[in-house]
Amino acid sequence: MEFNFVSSLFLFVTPLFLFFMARKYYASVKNLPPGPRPWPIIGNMHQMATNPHIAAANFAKTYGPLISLRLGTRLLVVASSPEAAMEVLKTQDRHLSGRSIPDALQQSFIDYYFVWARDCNEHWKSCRTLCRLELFSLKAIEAQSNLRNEKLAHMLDFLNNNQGKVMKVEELIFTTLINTLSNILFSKDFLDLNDEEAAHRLKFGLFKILENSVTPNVSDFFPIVGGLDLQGLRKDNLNHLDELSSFSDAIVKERRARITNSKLMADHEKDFLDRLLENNFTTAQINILVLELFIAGTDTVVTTIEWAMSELLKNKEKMYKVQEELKKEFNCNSIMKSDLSKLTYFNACIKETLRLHPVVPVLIPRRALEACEVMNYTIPQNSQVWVNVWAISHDPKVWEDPNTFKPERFLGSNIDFTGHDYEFIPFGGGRRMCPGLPSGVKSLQTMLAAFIVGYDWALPNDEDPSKLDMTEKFGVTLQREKPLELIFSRKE
Ligand code: HEM
Repeated sequence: MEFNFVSSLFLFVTPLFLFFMARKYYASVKNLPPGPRPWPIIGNMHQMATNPHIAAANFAKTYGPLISLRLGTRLLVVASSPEAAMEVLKTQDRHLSGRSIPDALQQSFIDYYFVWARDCNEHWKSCRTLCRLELFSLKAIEAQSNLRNEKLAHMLDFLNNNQGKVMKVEELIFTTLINTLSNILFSKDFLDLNDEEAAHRLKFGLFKILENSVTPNVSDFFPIVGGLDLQGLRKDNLNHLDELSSFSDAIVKERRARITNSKLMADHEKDFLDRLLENNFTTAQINILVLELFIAGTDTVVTTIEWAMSELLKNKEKMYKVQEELKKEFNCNSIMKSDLSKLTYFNACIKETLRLHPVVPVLIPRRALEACEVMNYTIPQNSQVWVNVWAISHDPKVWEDPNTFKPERFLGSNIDFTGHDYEFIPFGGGRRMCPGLPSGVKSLQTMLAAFIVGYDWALPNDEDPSKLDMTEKFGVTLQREKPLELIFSRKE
């Protein structure tokens, strides 16, 4: 009883003390970006609760394109215009290239190895270089094409055998992407389209790690109580990490033993795991990198395809146009062997989906490694920085009629998502830009084209597509609140 009283007092007094210390500190920093007045202790946390990307976009309307907010003792700076994004991602890229590792991921050595959660250290550099060469270069993507086609063909066979049934689109795509990736990495299928249970378990584990990492966490807002893990997020993540790592652990052990016992392999026989072992990656480093590629490379693509299909269902005339364009060029089999990047309307639909539903709505938060100036305001060291891609994409000053799905806006326009057009940055920009862009775009193109060319889609219970619920759910990725379910029937 006495302990409870003392600890409750401690938990109340400490944040209060830290809040006033932080307030004193930030008051001494001249020239912070403007923003709404923070409340004692919680700062602006209550105003950012469910949809922080929308809350921050609304504040930008009052305070301008660069705002500052207080989350407990932390300062959050949000850039919400193309100009502000350019200053963060280009002009101050070096100073603002750190990451704030969420408390839920801070466990012993594991946090050190996460690529997206770490500052640009030597391990980050070697991972990105190896991934670029072995996974995402033009040569690598070309070399993966047979494998991608094979996994896509499995998915289409599965669809053909399940015509008329209600299918969860996300599970179909997730299993196909995981198997594509697991074959590129390990030359092995991880999942079976017929085993929903296994897919569900893996997906749940991966998404739970992500979800725990972005759940508002007292330990992040008041790092001094971080060690207590009051919400149990760190512990929960450790359990998921252990379970998921055991998956690749066994494969890595087996491969090490095989390499020691057998003759040298030819270069073309090697997969990504062989390359990692050649580069002296430890088993722990491999487990984490694989996990990270699974997390980053599935959720983003699944979510974008779901949004693209939802928009095409809702917009019949756009669907008709894209079907006509694809029909002229391909049938279902030739899609796999074709260069889909020359299809202007189809690619405009993909771009428009990424604009209207930017899958990583505030990019992955950055951290100021040093104090610097953005738009003539001071960003203190260790501030967290968001680039609100969602706000830029929905700003009528930047995009005409921004809330409408209009692929036509990209026709005859040079605007692209390569990180140089700051009004359209769904893959981010600067040194932390998404390294998986070529692979992600390839998957988006092939899967979406196969669905469009091969099948008619209907909603369950004869639901009217024009009334499809398009509510978004905020997280690291901006998903559909209700997963898309469809009935596919093969086109004649
Ligand atoms: C539709 C597909 C995808 C989208 C829209 C997307 C978007 C993003 C965004 C916005 C970031 C943060 C960039 C920043 O902070 O400036 C990111 C980071 C990252 N993405 Fe992607 N991504 C996609 C697919 C992929 C794929 C297929 C992979 C790998 C298989 C991947 C791996 C990564 C990694 C490792 C990072 C962390 C980079 C770092 O922090 O240095 N992504 N992605």
